[in-house]
Amino acid sequence: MSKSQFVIGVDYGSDSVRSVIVNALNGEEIASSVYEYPRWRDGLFCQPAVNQFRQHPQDYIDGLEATIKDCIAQAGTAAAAAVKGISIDTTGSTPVAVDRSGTPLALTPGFENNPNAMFVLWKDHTAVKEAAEINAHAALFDTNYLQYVGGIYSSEWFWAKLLHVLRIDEKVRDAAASWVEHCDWVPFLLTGGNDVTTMKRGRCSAGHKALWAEEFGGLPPDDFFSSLDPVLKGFTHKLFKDTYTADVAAGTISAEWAQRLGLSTDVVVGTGAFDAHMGAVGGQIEPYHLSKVMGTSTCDILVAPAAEMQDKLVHGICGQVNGSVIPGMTGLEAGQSAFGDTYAWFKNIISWPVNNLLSQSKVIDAATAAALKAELSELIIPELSRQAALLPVDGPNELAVDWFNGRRTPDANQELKGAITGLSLGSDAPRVFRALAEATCFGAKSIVERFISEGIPVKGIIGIGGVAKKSPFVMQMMADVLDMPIRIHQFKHTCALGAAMFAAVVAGIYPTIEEAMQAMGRGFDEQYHPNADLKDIYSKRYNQYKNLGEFVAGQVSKTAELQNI
Ligand SMILES: Nc1ncnc2c1ncn2[C@@H]1O[C@H](COP(=O)(O)OP(=O)(O)O)[C@@H](O)[C@H]1O
Ligand SMILES: O=C(CO)[C@@H](O)[C@@H](O)COP(=O)(O)O
Repeated sequence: MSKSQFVIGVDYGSDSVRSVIVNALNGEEIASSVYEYPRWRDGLFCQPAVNQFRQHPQDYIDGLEATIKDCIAQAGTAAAAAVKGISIDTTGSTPVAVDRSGTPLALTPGFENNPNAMFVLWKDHTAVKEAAEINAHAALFDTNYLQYVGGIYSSEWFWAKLLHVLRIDEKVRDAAASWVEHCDWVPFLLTGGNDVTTMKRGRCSAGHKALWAEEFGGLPPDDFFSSLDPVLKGFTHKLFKDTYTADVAAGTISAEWAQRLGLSTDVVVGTGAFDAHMGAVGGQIEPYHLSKVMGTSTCDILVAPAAEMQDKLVHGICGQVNGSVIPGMTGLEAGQSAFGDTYAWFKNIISWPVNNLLSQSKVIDAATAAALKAELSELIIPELSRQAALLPVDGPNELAVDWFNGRRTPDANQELKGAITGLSLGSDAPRVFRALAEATCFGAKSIVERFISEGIPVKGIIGIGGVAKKSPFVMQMMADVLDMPIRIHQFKHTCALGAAMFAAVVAGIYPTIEEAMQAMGRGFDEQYHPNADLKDIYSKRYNQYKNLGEFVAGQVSKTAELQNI
């Protein structure tokens, strides 16, 4: 055991955090543990009706401690002694206002229950107005500060969220010494940081969401922001100039955290990055292959050698950043704001009587009702999938667009809405579910098409994330719609594995992330091949989807115009 070299990867998802202990020599999983955020699960600090989704920092701290301790309990204390590095990935853009010590305001007196002092989760769309203002404002400048983020700024991103919160909450505005991404805060916490000016900011979050670019020499000038709203005056100075790729150490673990977790004080902590970017590494991404993390949402990552990108700018995606995934390569990000969430929405709709009326039943007792509810919750999507797979693909089918949480890519527009058409009295749950699944696959196709039309070939698809693992139905449909094979990565917690690979690099076990990927990559266990017989049918239905999308987008903008009159 003394020769063993273990690393820890921590992956913060939307609903839960998972940690893995991995053997750095071959990527074998030694232990894993998942923790659901309790405050989030109870819906605290969120208002779905107005797209407000906030997460309390204490959920993140408790989850970090619980999952790592649980992993160590499974692996044993000798394994704990062999841990050399920890790296972290998180969702994003998920920023928070912090004080001078880098502490999220929600952890300071007076702000404990203030949602504006908490992390603004990636899917929070309260800043739609601010994003629109940033877009209009950017058009006034000679330098196109949006050129590396696909030309359109999104309400899911850093500056829109920061501006929104500063405008609506004077107390947070006065107390905020800086704003920090979740993926930068956790390494800072673990390394015992207490001065926000010393926090190492990740290249990935800064480049994809905060408008940082090597070409600009950092963030856009302060004047760009202060001329948009004086509330932003001086803010760039409160943020950062330099950024670090995830193969660079953030520091070593603090004595306090080493003791709290039962680890050695020599453990090196890596600079953080987003889940999909580290997930792409865990899933053994190759140049021009699209790694799709398919879960609540999708986040799609493609890497291209920086030298081959030259002056190519891909319009309508979520950014292209040198080193955001692999140093020396340009990382290109796209995605869908709702993927599995679309299925979850439909499940909730059809579960309404179960969720709301069973408790009033005079036929079954409360415990049985709760057990039945839990049982059905597990069965609904798999059974809908089974029945939907039996339906004919062609014919007068229901047709949907997938913008239930707005559209992330191509061409971010969070005001768009989902739609289901072609309904008849024969439209039952499996038929509608099929249309929704198909719409999510069409949304994926429109992303692939955008890359290709902008001169970036897509040579292969790698599937990771919950839906990729759980749904052969959706994955087969995706292969058919894209008319491309999809390889599903073997490792269950692929993003955490990617983080563990970065941990192996910062701990000095491998000199580069490519070498860590080579040694620790666990390969693929499933492959879905497109069915040639369905190619023409899906191509026809995809055109219908695009037409329907245009119609829906037209209706949404007409409604907005009418509301503004
Ligand atoms: N059998 C299934 N088929 C298709 N989708 C599923 C299935 N089971 C769960 N999902 C979807 O998976 C999503 C969660 O994905 P997961 O990767 O586990 O989480 P996260 O996105 O938070 O990391 C949910 O939106 C849910 O609707
Ligand atoms: O958008 C990004 C990264 O840019 C993701 O963090 C976001 O899609 C979160 O996805 P998950 O909910 O973890 O599947």
